[in-house]
Amino acid sequence: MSQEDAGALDARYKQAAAEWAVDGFVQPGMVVGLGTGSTAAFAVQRLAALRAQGQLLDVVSVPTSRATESLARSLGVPLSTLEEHPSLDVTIDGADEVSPDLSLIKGGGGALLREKIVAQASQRVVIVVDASKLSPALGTRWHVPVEVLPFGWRSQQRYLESLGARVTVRQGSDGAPFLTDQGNLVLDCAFGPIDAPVPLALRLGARAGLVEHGLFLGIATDLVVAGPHGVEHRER
Ligand SMILES: O=C(CO)[C@H](O)[C@H](O)COP(=O)(O)O
Repeated sequence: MSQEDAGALDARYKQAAAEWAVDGFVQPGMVVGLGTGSTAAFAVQRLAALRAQGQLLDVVSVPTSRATESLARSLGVPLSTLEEHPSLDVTIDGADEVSPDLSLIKGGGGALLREKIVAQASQRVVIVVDASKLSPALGTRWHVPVEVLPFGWRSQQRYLESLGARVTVRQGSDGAPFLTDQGNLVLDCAFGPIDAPVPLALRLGARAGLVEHGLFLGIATDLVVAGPHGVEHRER
């Protein structure tokens, strides 16, 4: 199969997972967190399509990034904020890597901070992925994105290297350093397979200047994964 065909197939699986999650988890009157990335975008499109059919008209959504906010707005999906709705019913978001216990690496789109804030405010966190995102151990197929303040970022790079990471400063499409919605840098940290994610997360969380990391442990409640064998739902 050509790379192009494989990409189109992955997109079909992403769409199937996202639509299954919206249909299965979003009920009238709910407040819904909208994730970031190409899979989460299919969920936003599904919400818009259901609205066009006169369904879920009283659902309001909280976006996890400016990109998702502008997509939702362009499709007429009503938006709100965490200030107005500090507790959400459900969030539907993608992930870069998912381990068997539903631990995640997120932040491929650089939205990890808002994604984690919105997820932690949600009663249910439904992760939608194509089957290529499944992995035996976090770090096997993806790096851990770490959002850092520009102030003193090189000392964060040293710190991350001292924890065993190969660190790359994320670049934007223009070749300049990528900046998050908060104006921070992202350091992509290749650790290789991570035997003990919890101690690593604690060390990352304890460091001043390190704003957030892409290890999402104990946060996902549900996984919807689509692949050649159809759509599967797992609960943690
Ligand atoms: O964490 C994310 C953005 O910060 C995304 O959910 C993750 O990168 C998956 O993206 P995609 O659905 O495009 O594969």
